[in-house]
Amino acid sequence: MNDVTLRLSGLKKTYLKGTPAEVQVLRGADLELRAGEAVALVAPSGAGKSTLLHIAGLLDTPDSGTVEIGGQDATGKGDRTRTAMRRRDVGFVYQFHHLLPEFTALENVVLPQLANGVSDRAAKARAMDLLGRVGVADRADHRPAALSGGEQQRVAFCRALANEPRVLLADEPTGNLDPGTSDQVFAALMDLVRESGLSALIATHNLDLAARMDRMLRLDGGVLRPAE
Ligand SMILES: Nc1ncnc2c1ncn2[C@@H]1O[C@H](COP(=O)(O)OP(=O)(O)OP(=O)(O)O)[C@@H](O)[C@H]1O
Repeated sequence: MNDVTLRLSGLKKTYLKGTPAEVQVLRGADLELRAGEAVALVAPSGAGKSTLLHIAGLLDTPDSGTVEIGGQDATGKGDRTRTAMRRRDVGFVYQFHHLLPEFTALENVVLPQLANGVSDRAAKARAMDLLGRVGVADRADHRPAALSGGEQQRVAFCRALANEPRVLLADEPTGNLDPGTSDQVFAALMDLVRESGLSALIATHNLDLAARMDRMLRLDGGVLRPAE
């Protein structure tokens, strides 16, 4: 169906580790994300959620199975095509912000747009709009080191959404924040997701946050199942 933004089918991934010889992290993981939905990904530590997110975001390849984004199958595509798909369609947020330290908050949100061919003027306007929506417009000219942890993550969300991706993938996006800040920053992220109409797959250990999403999936034993 057209409104499936991300489809993962039968993903398998084994790492060769030396001794013991190998670890089978994904054993046939399936997922369909629809436009506009926010899905929580919960998993015990080491279950493979980072592996799943990296494969879904075309940063890594599965041993078998397929990844489709916006109806386009990435299987067997070369690096150039995968990079183009990722730049156009995927936004990433990590536990740590990964903002470029020598650039301001505004520049961090502008740069990915310039890389995608957006004009400087349009990129700045979109960046200021995004920063305003998460309440950090007044920090636009500060470098990351001058921002609080919560502000850094808000800027990281704006950067991830700068190119209007179809899919947002987040790996413990509030895992590095104290509980009060985590709650506020998560609310800002959910507002952005709702306003943008994109789909989001958000890994979290926090079951209260997970319960605020549309549904919850558990990664355990290498497959995805609905979680209560
Ligand atoms: N490049 C690699 N080479 C070998 N083993 C790896 C590699 N990457 C991950 N693993 C192993 O695969 C398993 C899953 O790792 P992954 O990072 O995906 O888990 P995770 O669910 O994100 O864990 P956490 O919640 O602790 O971050 C772990 O046993 C890990 O040690």
